[in-house]
Amino acid sequence: MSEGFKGLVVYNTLTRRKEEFIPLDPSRVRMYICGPTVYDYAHIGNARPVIVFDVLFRLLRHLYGEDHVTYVRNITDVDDKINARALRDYGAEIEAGRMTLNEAIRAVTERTNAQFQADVKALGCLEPTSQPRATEHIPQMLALIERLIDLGVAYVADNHVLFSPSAMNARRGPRYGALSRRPLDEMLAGARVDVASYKRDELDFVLWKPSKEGEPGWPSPAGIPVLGRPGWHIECSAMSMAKLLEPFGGGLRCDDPSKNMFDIHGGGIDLVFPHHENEIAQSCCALGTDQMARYWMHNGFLQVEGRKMSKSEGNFVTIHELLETEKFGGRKWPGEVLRLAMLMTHYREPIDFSLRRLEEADAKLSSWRNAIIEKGALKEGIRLTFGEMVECHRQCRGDLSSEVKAALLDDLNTYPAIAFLDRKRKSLSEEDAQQFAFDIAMLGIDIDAYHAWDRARLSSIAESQEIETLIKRRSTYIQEKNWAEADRIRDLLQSWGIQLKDSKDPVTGERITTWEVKR
Ligand SMILES: Nc1ncnc2c1ncn2[C@@H]1O[C@H](COP(=O)(O)OP(=O)(O)OP(=O)(O)O)[C@@H](O)[C@H]1O
Ligand SMILES: [Zn+2]
Repeated sequence: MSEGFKGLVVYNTLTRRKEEFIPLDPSRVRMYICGPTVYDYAHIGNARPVIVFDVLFRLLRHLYGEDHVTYVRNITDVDDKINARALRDYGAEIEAGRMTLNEAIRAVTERTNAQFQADVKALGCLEPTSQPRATEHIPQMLALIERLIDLGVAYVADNHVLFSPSAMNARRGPRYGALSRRPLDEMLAGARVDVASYKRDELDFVLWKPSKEGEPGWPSPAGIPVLGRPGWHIECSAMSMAKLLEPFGGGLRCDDPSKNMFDIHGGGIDLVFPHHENEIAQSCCALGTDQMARYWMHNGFLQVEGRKMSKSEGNFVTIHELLETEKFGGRKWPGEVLRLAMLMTHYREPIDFSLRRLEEADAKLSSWRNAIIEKGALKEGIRLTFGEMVECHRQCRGDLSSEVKAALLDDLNTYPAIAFLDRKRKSLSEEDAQQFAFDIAMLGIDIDAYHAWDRARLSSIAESQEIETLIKRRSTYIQEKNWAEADRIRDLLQSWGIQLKDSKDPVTGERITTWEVKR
């Protein structure tokens, strides 16, 4: 057995198989996840990869040690969508000469990034080891582009630099299309959307393009006489190189190609083609490797009524709206509930995002919290908080329970881990409580935070309409003889400490439901 193998098995999109995870260097496990393009609020679909790979980050830190895992998630802060947003939001200021376009772009990216960081923190995500920005890695992009031109796999046309997949395939080494395994005609159909006259071949993609007057621009490579800016794909090749290949090849040192790759590269399944395919093409050619990363992991879509949640479909709800407004389901949702709702399905499966799912997650968390409050561990007669229990277990060098560990090691199979925790809480004892807390913490769920949120909510809920709305929904279910749903709402309210009492109106014989706060 290899020194680095800790029992973790992951599904690799590259091979379409589950494989043992063996890091190239067990003292430095390296993971790169494509991060957000910061021009607008992130929606809850965008949160899925952030949460999924945060669980993986936590698990890797547990297996290899906190200081031995490097997790890079980039911030794309050069993009046409950002420019368009800056013009939309600050057009008047720019027109009046009070702001330059570049200042407006900076304002959009700063504001959006700050919101994104706050959102994902509320969802319980740890900060990655590093969050490089595209605008701070232009020299690395230029170095990669120059090298690709020298190698003959990229060319200059009409002040653009384009990468040529067919030139790549004419060389020895990896072939274009190996990750997505798409037939050529399908790739062409995708590429045809933006066929430009300067392309030699329809599949060629942009590495660098000229900037218009006033747009952000940097001195171009290959003697192109105008300012320009990078294409999206080259940004990730440059940032992963800068952050993960040091000290071997951060400066494009190709003397030992086997060192110019890293362990895990991930993102949503929609990134496989063209984004990840193009990243591989650029990085492998420039660095002289067969692989850019050993394991490619992709999460499935979060969907609404069978369709991918996306900005272009207009079927999205933002993380911010879920946390801070009553837009979805007439109430606010704590980050812990959103997170658990996401992890109740295996990361590669699609999720249908629904009110029902959030309520189910809320009821689960509430029952775990109640078990911890009632049966939690004691120290000198005083109940420990959730955080204290997790810390005690950690300090005693406690591991995960064998059930949760086995589930997570099997390609991050969170669903059976959650089912196990559900069974466990029913018979929780004081002795098990620290283990139980530690297992929950590995999913990135903070029961103390959830509890504080829930207490605050309970004190305001008594004045709100929400309970009445739920009681009305329950009455409708009772009329429809949908007992399962009616009971679910009763149990949900009970989990909040609200007791329902049914009686009959003595005159009309109609059912009357009243409620009181028990906890
Ligand atoms: N509905 C979804 N379910 C799961 N992951 C998603 C979903 N939508 C986007 N992602 C992922 O979120 C990350 C950020 O994606 P990206 O920056 O392309 O979002 P976007 O283009 O703003 O979103 P949209 O698809 O709504 O236009 C990527 O890893 C992408 O795969
Ligand atoms: Zn990327």
